[in-house]
Amino acid sequence: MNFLDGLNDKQREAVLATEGPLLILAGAGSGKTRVLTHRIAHLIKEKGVSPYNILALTFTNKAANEMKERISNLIGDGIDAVWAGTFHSICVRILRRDIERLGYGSNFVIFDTTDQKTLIKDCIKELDLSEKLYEPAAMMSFIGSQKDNLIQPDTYINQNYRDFRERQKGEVYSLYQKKLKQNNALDFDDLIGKTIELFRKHGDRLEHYQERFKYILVDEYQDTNRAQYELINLLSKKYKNICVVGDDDQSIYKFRGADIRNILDFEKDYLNARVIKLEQNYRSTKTILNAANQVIENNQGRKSKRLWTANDEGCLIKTYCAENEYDEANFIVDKIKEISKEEDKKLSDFAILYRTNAQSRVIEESFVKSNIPYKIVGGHKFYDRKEIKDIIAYLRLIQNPVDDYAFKRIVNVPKRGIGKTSIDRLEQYSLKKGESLYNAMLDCDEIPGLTQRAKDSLSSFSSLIRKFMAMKEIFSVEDLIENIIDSIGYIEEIRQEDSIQAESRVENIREFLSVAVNFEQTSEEKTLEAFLANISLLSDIDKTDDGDRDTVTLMTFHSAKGLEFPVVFMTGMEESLFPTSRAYFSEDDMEEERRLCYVGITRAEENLYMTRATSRMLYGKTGNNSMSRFLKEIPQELMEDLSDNKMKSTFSTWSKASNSESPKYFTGYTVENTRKSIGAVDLDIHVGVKVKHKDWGIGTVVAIKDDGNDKQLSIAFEGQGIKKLMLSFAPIEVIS
Ligand SMILES: Nc1ncnc2c1ncn2[C@@H]1O[C@H](COP(=O)(O)OP(=O)(O)OP(=O)(O)O)[C@@H](O)[C@H]1O
Ligand SMILES: [Mg+2]
Repeated sequence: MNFLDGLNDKQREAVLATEGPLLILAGAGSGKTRVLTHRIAHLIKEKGVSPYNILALTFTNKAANEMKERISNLIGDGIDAVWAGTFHSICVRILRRDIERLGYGSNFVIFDTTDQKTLIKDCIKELDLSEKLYEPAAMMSFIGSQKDNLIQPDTYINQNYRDFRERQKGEVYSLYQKKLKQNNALDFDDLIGKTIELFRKHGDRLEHYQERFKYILVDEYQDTNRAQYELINLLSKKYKNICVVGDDDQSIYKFRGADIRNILDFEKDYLNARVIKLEQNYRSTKTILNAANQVIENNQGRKSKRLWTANDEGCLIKTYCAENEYDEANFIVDKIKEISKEEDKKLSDFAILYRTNAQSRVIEESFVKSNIPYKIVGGHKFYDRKEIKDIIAYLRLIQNPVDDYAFKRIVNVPKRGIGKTSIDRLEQYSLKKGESLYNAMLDCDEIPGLTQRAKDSLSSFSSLIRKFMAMKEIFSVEDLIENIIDSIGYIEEIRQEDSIQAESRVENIREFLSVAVNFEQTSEEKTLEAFLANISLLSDIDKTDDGDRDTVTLMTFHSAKGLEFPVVFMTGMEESLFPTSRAYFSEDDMEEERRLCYVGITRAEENLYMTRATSRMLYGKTGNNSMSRFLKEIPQELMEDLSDNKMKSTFSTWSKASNSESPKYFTGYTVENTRKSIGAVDLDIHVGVKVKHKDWGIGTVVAIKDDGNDKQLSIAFEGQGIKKLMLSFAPIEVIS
């Protein structure tokens, strides 16, 4: 097989330019990743390079595996010796062999963010500083960004000697590093930093790897930070056979230290570097590509390039303005059903993208209700998230104190000094007495072997739970949850853990409050029991293992980098959501949002949908956002607004239905026994039937869609517009 087949002239040139530094700077979908894989195949098969001499750096482990798979498809076996992986995974491999040179044991552990936080707190305490002034989360990101830029503690202290506060921050950093070493531990950023240190201090190790990695390839180069840049620079210094591919328009990790200069300055850093631009896009239709080009042109300070494609014009980009987030989710589900039926598409052909993780919850709910399997890339399913499970465990224990599983999950969450030994003793006692853990806790004074401290902690935990039990009787579910979160200090605990993930975890908790608010609004029975039943229904179905099943993919715009799908839904296209309001104060941040939007648009091959909602509840609050500026940057003639069409077509069905069935407009009625059943499939529903909904009042069924399992009703409520409800969930009564 010839590895130059299936490549255009420019791509071929890039594959053949194996010696010397090479930058492939090209827009989305132009075959950068494809060039990398063909290049590796060409090196091995045509140039006789040993796989052992090749290093391929990618952005995620998944991308690395995919790359290996693609090369295997090209050349068969024998690529196992190629080192392909993320910067972090490659550095771990190097350090396991040689870190002893830096005074660490080769069995070093990698500290996660929780461990890091504990360590930082210790340092702050030891230095007699206040956690209020030197907030642990802030200290953690401070240390992280020093490491991204390869600034050592001593250097930082010396540079800031006159500034008391900055000097103290430097001292925390310095002590933190000492303590890590005492624990034979590295944090994530150290993996790269220590590898560089090893190479700088021990020339022979550097030479060894320079000699080994004669050919280095880096994908998604635009998102490397200074430390990663330095590492590549060191390794490639001898042979200079370095090929980096990237797109400055897709740099989206500035908030993690990615430095776009690395790509813009490549030609300065590597003299005689060849630059190849790929300009043909193979992924998307003309319409989609045109939209992407138009959006990104609003950014200043980019290397100007314009992608073209020989692909078809394709269909227009569809926009849909939903009434709220549920309507948005239903629209997506409807479209997926419709398209997969009509166009013979697999579920894996669809991707749904959103700006923040919390947006996935409502969409997940719609998928669960419609029985459409889905998977979430780079995140947990909403109800599988630790913080959500914790709060649910509280609710379960309050509802049902004999739930030992829930008890064990939260007895020490947030940490309240009830250690494993105490829990073991409690458990032994409860077994002996044949009681639940909760009941055993109530007479903890009797339990042998418990320290006074443990007893105190247990009894304050039990009064906390008793307080919640009392609240349950008078509070709404929403208020109860809010109270629990406040009383246990859960959000503060999370905030102290780390900076990047903490915010999204807090957002998830707020989003869980939205679940409760929605429950209050839509459910007949408003008890905690009903609430728990409701969510266990959702989370149970959630748990089924996806395996290799054909599923729709849900993910954030960030996680979608490098991927492609025939049909893409970009959701939440609203001001303050996308672009996020956090970007309003800085032109740079706004440009990064725009690049993220460009990444989103260019994931789509054939069909692109952009949805938004006029009213959206997120984090427990309802807001009305206007249309995202990015939508306005796309020329009108490339788009088709389905919200209008939908209203038009539904209204025409409605008037037809009104004529043929001549439903009488409602003037007055008695409620008695009119409610035949809630959410029952035996409800006698047909177009024209009048129904009553407790919040929306009287409405007429104007359309029914049957998907085999359930029926989706479109109901026109007087003064409320048309709402879509699933028959099995709709809290409605038939009144005519
Ligand atoms: N010469 C070609 N002939 C046919 N298909 C091609 C060619 N080059 C690339 N493709 C296809 O186009 C799509 C995009 O390629 P690839 O993923 O390599 O682009 P990319 O530049 O890495 O995109 P991104 O910037 O999104 O990472 C892939 O499906 C790839 O197989
Ligand atoms: Mg790529």
